[in-house]
Amino acid sequence: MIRALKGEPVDRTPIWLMRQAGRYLPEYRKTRAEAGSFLDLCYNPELAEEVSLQPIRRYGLDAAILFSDILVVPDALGQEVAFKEGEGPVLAPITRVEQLDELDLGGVVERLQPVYETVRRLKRSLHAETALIGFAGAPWTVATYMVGGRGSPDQAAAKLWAYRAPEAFQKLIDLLTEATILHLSAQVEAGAELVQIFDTWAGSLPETQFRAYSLAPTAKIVKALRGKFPGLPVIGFPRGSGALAVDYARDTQLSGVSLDTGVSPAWAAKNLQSIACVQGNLDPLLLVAGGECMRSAANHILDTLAGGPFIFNLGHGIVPQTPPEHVAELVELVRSAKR
Ligand SMILES: Cc1c2[nH]c(c1CCC(=O)O)Cc1[nH]c(c(CCC(=O)O)c1C)Cc1[nH]c(c(CCC(=O)O)c1C)Cc1[nH]c(c(C)c1CCC(=O)O)C2
Repeated sequence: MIRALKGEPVDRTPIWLMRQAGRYLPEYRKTRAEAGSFLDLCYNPELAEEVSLQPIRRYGLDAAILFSDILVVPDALGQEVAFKEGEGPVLAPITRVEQLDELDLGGVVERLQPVYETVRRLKRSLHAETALIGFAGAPWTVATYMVGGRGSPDQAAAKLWAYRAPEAFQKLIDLLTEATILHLSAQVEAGAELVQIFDTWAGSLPETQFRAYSLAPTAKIVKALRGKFPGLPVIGFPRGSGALAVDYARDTQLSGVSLDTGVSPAWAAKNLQSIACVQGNLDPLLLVAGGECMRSAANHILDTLAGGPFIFNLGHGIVPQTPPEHVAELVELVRSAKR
């Protein structure tokens, strides 16, 4: 996987899956029940290590991703964050610029020590050939939850703040950019070999705001990380950004770009693969359906992209209703594909 990200030749296509640890696995549901709340699981290094390793044991994937969440950053900044059963994340919303003064950037790394301990444990228990991925949410995506107080289909609260008071909103983005640099640096120091920046809601921004709130902060994060860790592989996931992914890949200097389900593999081969390694982009619902429709879509992606720098993945995270056997079949298909 690291070789693919550096554009070096590989003897087979590497594969891992976004949200590969999670509710579709019975062993995850068991550990999760033991842990108590979702955040208790994120802050329990022993159990978080266990759930990170579960999909590796089952499928022998090429990378393990740290088990945590993008919303541990607002939690560590001092915002109230809870995960409610059946509702997803609920945060005490930030709606006024004065509230930003209450957030404690200096305490982030200290409060997230359990997360870095999980990384250290994983580094010790993984075989050398399994890459260890650290991650964070991109400032824009994290801001949508901090301002909206919960997930929303249109990210309206954050967008309206950005349109009505761009200077105040920029302060939040800048604060999150700094917090993300601190959080990712601590993960690399603890043993993460590469990091992924999830910008799940990048696609809701018009071009001007995409450049300001998604592209520019990501470029800053990559630059700061490479200053401390030269050559560090970094993957970005500008979900829904369409053709803007080309400028995003080039201007951020990312090693890899994760493609969402809607991106044409042929378009990515032509327009992105010469700039960065691409990762993706099987529809997670094809993994639910399984069978011939899954196989033919996976083969189409492999035929189109596996000739260049490429990591097989989904176009978004695995969903809870995914049959674990379908994941095994997909991994086997990618493993046995000719390069
Ligand atoms: C937007 C976002 C979040 N979290 C994340 C994103 C960006 C990627 C994406 O778009 O999927 C990223 C994330 N969340 C989780 C991971 C762990 C590692 C992995 O990929 O296996 C990662 C990388 C665990 C999780 N994060 C969450 C779960 C389920 C919680 C549970 O066990 O009850 C897991 C396994 C909860 C979560 N966390 C978040 C939401 C909206 C929810 C609720 C919806 C849902 O439940 O899927 C925020």
